[in-house]
Amino acid sequence: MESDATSSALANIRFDVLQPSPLLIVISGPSGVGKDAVLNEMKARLLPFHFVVTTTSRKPRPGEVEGVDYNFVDLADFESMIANNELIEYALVYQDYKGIPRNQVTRALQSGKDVVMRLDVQGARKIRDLFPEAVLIFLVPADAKEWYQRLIDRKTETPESLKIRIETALGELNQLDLFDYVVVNAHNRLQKAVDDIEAIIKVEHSRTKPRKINI
Ligand SMILES: Nc1ncnc2c1ncn2[C@@H]1O[C@H](COP(=O)(O)OP(=O)(O)OP(=O)(O)O)[C@@H](O)[C@H]1O
Ligand SMILES: Nc1nc2c(ncn2[C@@H]2O[C@H](COP(=O)(O)O)[C@@H](O)[C@H]2O)c(=O)[nH]1
Repeated sequence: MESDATSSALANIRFDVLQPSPLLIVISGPSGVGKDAVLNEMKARLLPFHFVVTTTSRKPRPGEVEGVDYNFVDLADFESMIANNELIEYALVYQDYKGIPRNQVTRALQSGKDVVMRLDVQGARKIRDLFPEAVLIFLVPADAKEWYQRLIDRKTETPESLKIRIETALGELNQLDLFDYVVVNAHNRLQKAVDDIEAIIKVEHSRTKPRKINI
């Protein structure tokens, strides 16, 4: 039987510290490392996140689906989104514009959902500047040859665009310090990479000092 003092103490204990704050999670890494493959697997696992659909001025590749892979718009529409401050971050990536729609991120965070976005390294840096509390994850291949082969096998690049992506990757790999975590996406070990990302997110939700995103 509880005493009055115990009941009143119990009534005053607040466990709402366990209410998680939604996270802003960036998956970045060199072109071809597997960011989209990782995201697709996270979606297939029905993880309860909001996966940002980036807006781009790039033309769809065969098989890419509007509203799933990207929101495809023409250059004039993209420029008007920039002018109207509708994008949290945007950049010219391999000669096409890509950007993160502000309203998507705001709505998802307000509803309490973690937000996951994939960005190149310049985009990850911008997000770090804007939201120091974002969780930045850098995806790397297990070795360089395997990564190069993935880009070739994907058959999306011309020799010129392949060269640009490789040169860009060399610069990106020097910026590891920007990131909170590194995850290896080894050949045919996609599940392991996604397990690691899930584990990171779980740990982030167990912080005694939760990251708070002010948007
Ligand atoms: N762990 C893995 N094992 C084998 N193949 C993989 C693995 N991860 C990704 N791939 C394949 O490698 C290719 C590149 O992956 P993906 O398109 O996801 O890279 P990305 O980082 O999103 O590239 P980009 O930045 O150019 O959009 C794809 O054909 C994908 O299916
Ligand atoms: N800075 C940003 N980079 C983005 C964004 N959305 C995607 N990306 C990155 O672009 C490259 C190329 O993508 P591809 O589909 O044309 O191969 C890749 O590294 C993406 O991560 C964004 O909104 N901002």
